[in-house]
Amino acid sequence: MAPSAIHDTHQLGAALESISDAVDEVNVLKARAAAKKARLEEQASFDSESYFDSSKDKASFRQYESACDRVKNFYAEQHAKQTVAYNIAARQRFHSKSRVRPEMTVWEAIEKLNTLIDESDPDTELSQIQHLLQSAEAIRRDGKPRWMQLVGLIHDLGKLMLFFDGAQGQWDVVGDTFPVGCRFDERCIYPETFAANPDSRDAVYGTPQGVYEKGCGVENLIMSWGHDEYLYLVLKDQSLIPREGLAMVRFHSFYPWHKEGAYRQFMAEGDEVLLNAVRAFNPYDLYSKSDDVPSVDELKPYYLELIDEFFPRRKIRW
Ligand SMILES: O[C@H]1[C@H](O)[C@@H](O)[C@H](O)[C@@H](O)[C@H]1O
Ligand SMILES: [Fe+2]
Ligand SMILES: [Fe+2]
Repeated sequence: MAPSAIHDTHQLGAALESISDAVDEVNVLKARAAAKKARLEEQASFDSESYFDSSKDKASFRQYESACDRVKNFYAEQHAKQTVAYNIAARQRFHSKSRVRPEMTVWEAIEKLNTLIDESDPDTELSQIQHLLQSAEAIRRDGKPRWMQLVGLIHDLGKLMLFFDGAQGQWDVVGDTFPVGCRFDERCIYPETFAANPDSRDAVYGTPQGVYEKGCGVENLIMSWGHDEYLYLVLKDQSLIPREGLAMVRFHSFYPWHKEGAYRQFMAEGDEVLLNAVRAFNPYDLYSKSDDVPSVDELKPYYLELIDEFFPRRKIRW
Protein backbone atom coordinates (compact mmCIF):
# COMPACT_ATOMS: atom_id res chain seq x y z
CA MET A 1 0.00 0.00 0.00
CA ALA A 2 1.45 3.40 -1.02
CA PRO A 3 1.59 5.99 1.80
CA SER A 4 -0.71 8.32 -0.20
CA ALA A 5 -3.44 5.72 -0.07
CA ILE A 6 -3.59 5.81 3.70
CA HIS A 7 -6.44 8.03 4.83
CA ASP A 8 -6.93 7.38 8.49
CA THR A 9 -4.96 6.18 11.47
CA HIS A 10 -6.85 2.92 11.46
CA GLN A 11 -5.55 2.05 8.03
CA LEU A 12 -2.09 3.20 8.97
CA GLY A 13 -2.12 0.94 12.00
CA ALA A 14 -3.17 -2.05 9.92
CA ALA A 15 -0.53 -1.34 7.31
CA LEU A 16 2.22 -1.07 9.92
CA GLU A 17 1.11 -4.30 11.50
CA SER A 18 1.25 -6.23 8.26
CA ILE A 19 4.72 -4.82 7.57
CA SER A 20 5.93 -5.91 10.98
CA ASP A 21 4.40 -9.37 10.48
CA ALA A 22 6.26 -9.69 7.21
CA VAL A 23 9.52 -8.57 8.85
CA ASP A 24 8.92 -11.15 11.59
CA GLU A 25 8.43 -13.84 9.00
CA VAL A 26 11.66 -12.93 7.18
CA ASN A 27 13.55 -12.99 10.48
CA VAL A 28 12.22 -16.44 11.27
CA LEU A 29 13.42 -17.75 7.93
CA LYS A 30 16.81 -16.10 8.29
CA ALA A 31 17.30 -17.48 11.78
CA ARG A 32 16.30 -20.96 10.63
CA ALA A 33 18.80 -20.90 7.80
CA ALA A 34 21.60 -19.63 10.05
CA ALA A 35 20.87 -22.19 12.74
CA LYS A 36 20.75 -25.01 10.22
CA LYS A 37 24.12 -24.00 8.86
CA ALA A 38 25.62 -23.76 12.35
CA ARG A 39 24.11 -27.11 13.23
CA LEU A 40 25.64 -28.87 10.29
CA GLU A 41 29.02 -27.42 11.03
CA GLU A 42 28.98 -28.19 14.72
CA GLN A 43 26.95 -31.36 15.15
CA ALA A 44 29.90 -33.68 15.18
CA SER A 45 32.03 -31.87 17.71
CA PHE A 46 29.98 -31.80 20.92
CA ASP A 47 31.00 -35.06 22.51
CA SER A 48 34.71 -34.84 22.02
CA GLU A 49 37.05 -34.26 24.98
CA SER A 50 35.43 -33.17 28.19
CA TYR A 51 36.71 -30.16 30.11
CA PHE A 52 36.75 -31.97 33.39
CA ASP A 53 39.90 -33.56 34.44
CA SER A 54 41.80 -34.21 37.61
CA SER A 55 41.53 -30.60 38.76
CA LYS A 56 37.99 -31.20 39.97
CA ASP A 57 37.17 -33.14 43.08
CA LYS A 58 34.23 -34.92 41.51
CA ALA A 59 33.56 -37.05 44.55
CA SER A 60 32.49 -34.03 46.57
CA PHE A 61 29.31 -33.50 44.53
CA ARG A 62 25.91 -35.12 45.05
CA GLN A 63 26.60 -36.41 48.53
CA TYR A 64 23.05 -37.34 49.47
CA GLU A 65 23.88 -39.46 52.49
CA SER A 66 25.31 -36.47 54.28
CA ALA A 67 22.90 -33.94 52.78
CA CYS A 68 20.90 -31.62 55.03
CA ASP A 69 17.27 -32.22 56.03
CA ARG A 70 16.02 -29.77 53.43
CA VAL A 71 17.22 -32.13 50.68
CA LYS A 72 16.06 -35.31 52.42
CA ASN A 73 12.59 -33.91 53.12
CA PHE A 74 12.32 -32.71 49.57
CA TYR A 75 12.89 -36.20 48.14
CA ALA A 76 10.63 -37.89 50.67
CA GLU A 77 7.80 -35.68 49.44
CA GLN A 78 8.66 -35.98 45.75
CA HIS A 79 8.96 -39.74 45.79
CA ALA A 80 5.66 -40.15 47.62
CA LYS A 81 3.70 -37.86 45.31
CA GLN A 82 4.97 -38.51 41.76
CA THR A 83 2.34 -41.04 40.73
CA VAL A 84 1.08 -41.97 37.28
CA ALA A 85 -2.23 -40.25 38.03
CA TYR A 86 -0.47 -37.06 39.02
CA ASN A 87 1.72 -37.15 35.92
CA ILE A 88 -1.21 -37.50 33.58
CA ALA A 89 -2.98 -34.61 35.29
CA ALA A 90 0.14 -32.42 35.06
CA ARG A 91 0.44 -33.01 31.32
CA GLN A 92 -3.23 -32.31 30.78
CA ARG A 93 -2.78 -29.06 32.67
CA PHE A 94 0.19 -28.11 30.51
CA HIS A 95 -1.65 -28.77 27.24
CA SER A 96 -5.00 -27.38 28.33
CA LYS A 97 -6.32 -24.65 26.02
CA SER A 98 -7.46 -22.62 28.99
CA ARG A 99 -4.00 -22.44 30.55
CA VAL A 100 -2.74 -18.88 30.62
CA ARG A 101 0.75 -19.07 29.18
CA PRO A 102 2.94 -16.24 30.41
CA GLU A 103 5.00 -14.61 27.67
CA MET A 104 8.52 -13.37 28.19
CA THR A 105 11.89 -13.39 26.49
CA VAL A 106 14.53 -15.93 27.44
CA TRP A 107 16.61 -13.31 29.22
CA GLU A 108 13.59 -12.09 31.18
CA ALA A 109 13.01 -15.69 32.19
CA ILE A 110 16.60 -16.03 33.37
CA GLU A 111 16.22 -12.94 35.52
CA LYS A 112 12.93 -14.08 36.92
CA LEU A 113 14.29 -17.49 37.84
CA ASN A 114 16.99 -15.90 39.89
CA THR A 115 14.76 -15.57 42.94
CA LEU A 116 14.36 -19.33 43.30
CA ILE A 117 16.31 -21.39 45.82
CA ASP A 118 16.37 -25.04 44.81
CA GLU A 119 15.51 -27.25 47.79
CA SER A 120 16.76 -30.42 46.13
CA ASP A 121 20.29 -29.29 45.44
CA PRO A 122 23.00 -30.15 47.96
CA ASP A 123 25.76 -28.48 45.96
CA THR A 124 25.12 -24.88 45.16
CA GLU A 125 24.71 -21.83 47.28
CA LEU A 126 24.91 -19.63 44.19
CA SER A 127 21.89 -18.18 42.46
CA GLN A 128 20.24 -19.77 39.44
CA ILE A 129 21.49 -17.12 37.05
CA GLN A 130 25.03 -17.82 38.15
CA HIS A 131 24.55 -21.55 37.75
CA LEU A 132 23.23 -21.07 34.21
CA LEU A 133 26.08 -18.78 33.25
CA GLN A 134 28.65 -21.10 34.81
CA SER A 135 27.34 -24.04 32.82
CA ALA A 136 27.24 -22.06 29.57
CA GLU A 137 30.67 -20.55 30.12
CA ALA A 138 32.25 -23.93 30.80
CA ILE A 139 30.77 -25.26 27.56
CA ARG A 140 31.96 -22.19 25.67
CA ARG A 141 35.45 -22.42 27.15
CA ASP A 142 35.67 -25.95 25.83
CA GLY A 143 34.84 -24.78 22.32
CA LYS A 144 31.58 -26.70 22.12
CA PRO A 145 28.88 -25.79 19.56
CA ARG A 146 26.82 -22.68 20.04
CA TRP A 147 23.60 -24.63 20.45
CA MET A 148 25.17 -26.54 23.35
CA GLN A 149 26.29 -23.29 24.98
CA LEU A 150 22.70 -22.16 24.71
CA VAL A 151 21.49 -25.40 26.30
CA GLY A 152 23.85 -24.69 29.19
CA LEU A 153 22.39 -21.23 29.55
CA ILE A 154 18.75 -22.28 29.59
CA HIS A 155 18.66 -25.90 30.78
CA ASP A 156 17.10 -25.07 34.16
CA LEU A 157 14.63 -22.41 32.99
CA GLY A 158 11.81 -24.92 33.36
CA LYS A 159 12.04 -24.22 37.09
CA LEU A 160 10.06 -21.09 36.27
CA MET A 161 6.96 -23.26 36.34
CA LEU A 162 7.09 -22.87 40.10
CA PHE A 163 5.87 -19.30 39.65
CA PHE A 164 3.06 -20.19 37.28
CA ASP A 165 -0.50 -21.33 37.78
CA GLY A 166 -1.01 -24.83 39.04
CA ALA A 167 2.42 -25.32 40.62
CA GLN A 168 2.21 -27.61 43.62
CA GLY A 169 5.53 -26.88 45.26
CA GLN A 170 9.13 -27.79 44.54
CA TRP A 171 8.48 -31.54 44.55
CA ASP A 172 7.10 -31.42 41.00
CA VAL A 173 9.64 -28.93 39.70
CA VAL A 174 13.20 -29.77 40.77
CA GLY A 175 15.26 -32.81 41.77
CA ASP A 176 16.37 -35.94 39.93
CA THR A 177 13.80 -37.55 37.63
CA PHE A 178 12.68 -41.15 36.99
CA PRO A 179 9.95 -42.76 34.91
CA VAL A 180 6.57 -43.45 36.47
CA GLY A 181 4.39 -46.41 35.51
CA CYS A 182 7.07 -49.00 36.25
CA ARG A 183 9.03 -50.11 39.33
CA PHE A 184 11.13 -47.36 40.90
CA ASP A 185 14.74 -48.43 40.48
CA GLU A 186 17.03 -48.95 43.47
CA ARG A 187 19.57 -46.70 41.80
CA CYS A 188 17.41 -43.62 42.31
CA ILE A 189 18.56 -41.57 45.29
CA TYR A 190 16.82 -42.43 48.59
CA PRO A 191 15.03 -45.40 46.96
CA GLU A 192 13.42 -46.43 50.26
CA THR A 193 11.25 -43.30 50.18
CA PHE A 194 9.28 -44.69 47.22
CA ALA A 195 7.52 -47.01 49.66
CA ALA A 196 5.23 -44.08 50.43
CA ASN A 197 4.19 -43.88 46.77
CA PRO A 198 0.96 -45.87 46.18
CA ASP A 199 2.19 -46.83 42.67
CA SER A 200 4.94 -48.95 44.17
CA ARG A 201 2.27 -51.44 45.30
CA ASP A 202 0.30 -51.35 42.05
CA ALA A 203 -0.06 -54.66 40.18
CA VAL A 204 1.25 -53.11 36.94
CA TYR A 205 3.16 -49.97 37.92
CA GLY A 206 5.09 -51.94 40.51
CA THR A 207 6.66 -54.32 37.96
CA PRO A 208 10.02 -53.78 36.20
CA GLN A 209 8.36 -53.42 32.78
CA GLY A 210 5.26 -51.61 34.08
CA VAL A 211 3.10 -50.07 31.36
CA TYR A 212 5.99 -50.06 28.89
CA GLU A 213 7.22 -52.41 26.26
CA LYS A 214 10.79 -53.55 26.19
CA GLY A 215 12.83 -51.15 24.07
CA CYS A 216 9.97 -48.66 23.80
CA GLY A 217 12.45 -45.79 23.62
CA VAL A 218 13.49 -43.38 26.31
CA GLU A 219 11.53 -40.59 24.67
CA ASN A 220 8.34 -42.57 25.23
CA LEU A 221 8.69 -42.89 28.98
CA ILE A 222 6.45 -40.82 31.22
CA MET A 223 9.17 -39.04 33.14
CA SER A 224 8.33 -37.66 36.58
CA TRP A 225 6.93 -34.18 36.02
CA GLY A 226 9.40 -31.38 36.56
CA HIS A 227 11.54 -28.68 35.00
CA ASP A 228 13.20 -30.95 32.41
CA GLU A 229 10.01 -32.13 30.77
CA TYR A 230 8.36 -28.76 31.03
CA LEU A 231 11.19 -26.89 29.32
CA TYR A 232 11.49 -29.59 26.69
CA LEU A 233 7.82 -29.09 25.78
CA VAL A 234 8.34 -25.34 25.54
CA LEU A 235 11.50 -25.62 23.44
CA LYS A 236 10.51 -28.30 21.00
CA ASP A 237 8.08 -25.99 19.20
CA GLN A 238 9.66 -22.63 19.76
CA SER A 239 13.40 -23.04 19.31
CA LEU A 240 15.82 -24.29 16.69
CA ILE A 241 17.78 -26.44 19.14
CA PRO A 242 18.72 -29.83 17.58
CA ARG A 243 17.48 -33.19 18.88
CA GLU A 244 20.60 -33.87 20.96
CA GLY A 245 20.20 -30.49 22.63
CA LEU A 246 16.56 -31.18 23.40
CA ALA A 247 17.59 -34.50 24.95
CA MET A 248 20.15 -32.70 27.11
CA VAL A 249 17.33 -30.54 28.46
CA ARG A 250 14.76 -33.29 28.79
CA PHE A 251 16.93 -35.86 30.55
CA HIS A 252 19.57 -33.85 32.38
CA SER A 253 18.05 -34.76 35.78
CA PHE A 254 17.59 -38.42 34.87
CA TYR A 255 20.65 -39.46 36.91
CA PRO A 256 19.51 -43.05 37.51
CA TRP A 257 19.74 -43.50 33.72
CA HIS A 258 22.63 -41.36 32.57
CA LYS A 259 24.84 -41.86 35.61
CA GLU A 260 23.77 -45.15 37.23
CA GLY A 261 22.85 -47.16 34.15
CA ALA A 262 19.30 -47.97 35.31
CA TYR A 263 16.23 -48.28 33.05
CA ARG A 264 18.26 -49.50 30.09
CA GLN A 265 15.55 -52.07 29.28
CA PHE A 266 13.52 -49.22 27.81
CA MET A 267 16.16 -47.97 25.41
CA ALA A 268 15.39 -48.32 21.71
CA GLU A 269 17.90 -48.60 18.94
CA GLY A 270 19.40 -45.20 18.42
CA ASP A 271 18.85 -44.05 22.01
CA GLU A 272 22.57 -44.45 22.62
CA VAL A 273 23.01 -41.16 20.74
CA LEU A 274 20.75 -39.40 23.21
CA LEU A 275 22.47 -41.00 26.18
CA ASN A 276 25.84 -39.84 24.90
CA ALA A 277 24.53 -36.33 24.43
CA VAL A 278 23.12 -36.20 27.95
CA ARG A 279 26.36 -37.59 29.35
CA ALA A 280 28.40 -35.07 27.43
CA PHE A 281 26.32 -32.29 28.93
CA ASN A 282 26.21 -33.52 32.52
CA PRO A 283 29.67 -32.45 33.74
CA TYR A 284 29.01 -28.88 32.66
CA ASP A 285 25.84 -28.85 34.71
CA LEU A 286 27.29 -30.53 37.77
CA TYR A 287 30.93 -29.67 38.16
CA SER A 288 30.79 -26.08 36.96
CA LYS A 289 29.10 -25.36 40.28
CA SER A 290 32.52 -24.83 41.82
CA ASP A 291 33.79 -22.43 39.15
CA ASP A 292 34.32 -18.71 39.66
CA VAL A 293 31.28 -16.50 39.93
CA PRO A 294 30.61 -15.04 36.48
CA SER A 295 29.79 -11.40 35.83
CA VAL A 296 26.24 -11.16 34.53
CA ASP A 297 26.70 -7.69 33.02
CA GLU A 298 29.83 -8.62 31.12
CA LEU A 299 28.38 -11.78 29.66
CA LYS A 300 24.90 -10.53 28.83
CA PRO A 301 25.61 -9.15 25.32
CA TYR A 302 27.21 -12.41 24.16
CA TYR A 303 24.32 -14.49 25.39
CA LEU A 304 21.61 -12.18 24.09
CA GLU A 305 23.00 -12.73 20.62
CA LEU A 306 23.15 -16.47 21.15
CA ILE A 307 19.52 -16.53 22.29
CA ASP A 308 18.47 -14.59 19.17
CA GLU A 309 20.11 -17.14 16.95
CA PHE A 310 18.01 -20.05 18.16
CA PHE A 311 14.72 -18.38 19.05
CA PRO A 312 12.99 -16.99 15.97
CA ARG A 313 10.48 -15.12 18.12
CA ARG A 314 11.77 -13.02 20.97
CA LYS A 315 8.81 -13.62 23.28
CA ILE A 316 8.40 -17.21 24.32
CA ARG A 317 5.12 -18.74 25.46
CA TRP A 318 5.99 -20.49 28.72
O1 LIG B 1 19.03 -30.80 42.70
C1 LIG B 1 19.26 -30.83 41.35
C2 LIG B 1 18.68 -29.64 40.65
O2 LIG B 1 17.33 -29.49 40.91
C3 LIG B 1 18.91 -29.72 39.16
O3 LIG B 1 18.39 -28.65 38.46
C4 LIG B 1 18.44 -31.01 38.59
O4 LIG B 1 18.65 -31.02 37.22
C5 LIG B 1 19.10 -32.15 39.30
O5 LIG B 1 18.87 -33.37 38.75
C6 LIG B 1 18.78 -32.11 40.76
O6 LIG B 1 19.25 -33.20 41.41
FE1 LIG C 1 18.17 -29.04 36.38
FE1 LIG D 1 21.46 -27.26 36.29
